Amino acid sequence: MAAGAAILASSPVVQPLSLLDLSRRACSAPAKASLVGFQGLRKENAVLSRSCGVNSTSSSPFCKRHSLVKSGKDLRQLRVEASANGGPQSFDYDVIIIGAGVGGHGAALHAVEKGLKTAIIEGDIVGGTCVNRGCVPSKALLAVSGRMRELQDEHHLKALGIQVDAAKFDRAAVAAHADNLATKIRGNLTNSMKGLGVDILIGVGTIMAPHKVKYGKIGYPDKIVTGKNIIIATGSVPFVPPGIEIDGKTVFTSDHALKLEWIPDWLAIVGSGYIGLEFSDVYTALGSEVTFIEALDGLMPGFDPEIGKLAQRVLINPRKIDWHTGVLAKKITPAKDGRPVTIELVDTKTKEPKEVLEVDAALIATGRAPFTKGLGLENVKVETQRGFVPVDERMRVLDAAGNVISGLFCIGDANGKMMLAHAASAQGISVVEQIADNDNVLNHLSIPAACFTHPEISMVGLTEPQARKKAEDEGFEVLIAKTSFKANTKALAENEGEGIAKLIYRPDTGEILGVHILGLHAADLIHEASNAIAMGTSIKDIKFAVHAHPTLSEVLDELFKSAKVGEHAPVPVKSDPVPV
Ligand SMILES: Cc1cc2nc3c(=O)[nH]c(=O)nc-3n(C[C@H](O)[C@H](O)[C@H](O)COP(=O)(O)OP(=O)(O)OC[C@H]3O[C@@H](n4cnc5c(N)ncnc54)[C@H](O)[C@@H]3O)c2cc1C
Ligand SMILES: NC(=O)c1ccc[n+]([C@@H]2O[C@H](COP(=O)([O-])OP(=O)(O)OC[C@H]3O[C@@H](n4cnc5c(N)ncnc54)[C@H](O)[C@@H]3O)[C@@H](O)[C@H]2O)c1
Repeated sequence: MAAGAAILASSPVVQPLSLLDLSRRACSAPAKASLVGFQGLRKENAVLSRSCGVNSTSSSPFCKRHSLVKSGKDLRQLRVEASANGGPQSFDYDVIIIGAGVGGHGAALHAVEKGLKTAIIEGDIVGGTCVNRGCVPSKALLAVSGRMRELQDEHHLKALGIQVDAAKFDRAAVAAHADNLATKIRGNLTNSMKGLGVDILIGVGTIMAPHKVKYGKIGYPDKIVTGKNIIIATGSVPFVPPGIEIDGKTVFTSDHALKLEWIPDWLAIVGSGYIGLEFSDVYTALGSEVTFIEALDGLMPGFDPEIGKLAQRVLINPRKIDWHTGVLAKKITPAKDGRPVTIELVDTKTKEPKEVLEVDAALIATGRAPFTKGLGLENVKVETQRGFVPVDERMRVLDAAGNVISGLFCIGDANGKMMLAHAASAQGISVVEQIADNDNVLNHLSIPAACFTHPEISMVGLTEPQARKKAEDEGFEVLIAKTSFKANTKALAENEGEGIAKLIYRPDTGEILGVHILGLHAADLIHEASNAIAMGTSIKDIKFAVHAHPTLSEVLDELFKSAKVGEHAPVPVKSDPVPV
């Protein structure tokens, strides 16, 4: 993520168009114009339809005029008196959330739990990126790729004594599995909010003034609602570097790839971050050959370098994958009239032309751009930073002068702190705690991340270079402990002994600085470490926790037990240089 952000920083960011503008364009002249919908926006961001398009499977509220707002409800009845010391002002809601993605959903549920009158405004479909175009459908595809991979691995099956005929798959049925799962989870999210009494207001939200939001559906007059607190949770869209032309068929983003409309023989994946890596797992399991194009000097630059190297050995080298690193995809032209997709590569540092690749398709996985335009931030004097909403450590929005704007928060991808679904939700919960008068600062170093390849990669806290830098700056010692899946009974029983767990820690205090895992079910295993960091548990204590045998969790048990805490002479704390 950090690496992607660095590239983003140096690239002229293609800003998303206003959602509002597009929704207007989309549905004001129904049928045909509705095809434009989010597509207009996506074109600007090189993304195709997610709401009203021909290929869309969604029932876009923009186009169907289908509202979840409780009809006829008089907002005046909902007015919320300001808190005792809040003066005479009254508001329709305690909390208005703009954007019903995972972040908005997490905030809404917690707000209701805290007894706050809550509304959520959604301009497209409930669930946002994660549910409709991200975590959920991608994990459905990865579930298939995992099984295909296993069933195609004769050597692995033979070791277990299993014989199967050649595994086959039905592309359309795989795609339907992903789509059905998204629909189901979207329904769950919607029902959970409705069931708890969150008002779901359909339309694009624009902040008009402090505490005041306009939202509207095409063809209906705009409505105004007021909130004592407003939480921006408008998420992100795929970032497509300039020079790359998206046609949605041969040059596409994750939004299209998830639909699995075809399986190219040769797929170039631009960017070897989370999206690139997960889709390489999917497409190679389904028969594609993949070429990675990565701007930085090595593949998977966002990971701990040692884990990145192992990932290359396990997830890249044995598969039909090759790569070009240190190069930028400067220009990509979709396939047309029998010509293949062409990709012009230049050296990242010198910008000298390198070579031209011809492939069947290209997946652009070069990061995500915040979705904040058209939100009316200028009405509250907020200046975005490359589109991201500036916030402090409590997710309070800062104005152009760097001052906190009272009652305005931003969570999730739109603030760019950590572009993960559970981070968005955790930030939402943290904000609601503050609204409920419980000060809360979320420790982002305790938030785990996982890449759902086969095997999985997971991590929490600092990478080794980050930890060593911090140690040097602050004057403490860092040690590394490692355990292997090869010594774990459960992993060996599964014939899945490939993998390691790595602990980065302070021997003087037993503080866990980072944990990185590559191996079977790494995404589930990481939580023992992330919870320990969140709770401030020292290795001194966690090493006595008991783990069931035989389980994969013993990989972490051994990891903590192998740490050498308190066995080293304390390192003197670096003092500030003494002025001469
Ligand atoms: C392919 C892919 C796979 C991913 N896999 C994972 C994963 O496995 N695990 C993980 O943690 N993360 C994953 N992510 C990242 C994750 O999807 C995002 O971090 C997460 O969705 C961010 O949540 P959010 O609530 O901030 O924004 P979003 O989910 O983007 O939701 C924002 C919502 O706001 C709405 N909106 C925007 N503007 C307005 C407006 N003005 N008015 C009203 N509504 C508006 C949008 O329509 C949208 O519904 C993945 C992402 C992708 C693309
Ligand atoms: N399992 C998960 O949690 C998961 C899965 C998918 C996505 N996500 C989230 O979605 C976000 C976006 O994922 P992503 O993989 O697109 O971004 P990323 O930031 O993880 O990786 C982008 C990669 O593209 C490279 N890059 C950027 N511009 C380039 C160019 N012009 N040419 C070649 N390479 C270029 C970067 O160096 C980087 O390695 C991430 O922040 C991630 O947190 C999470």
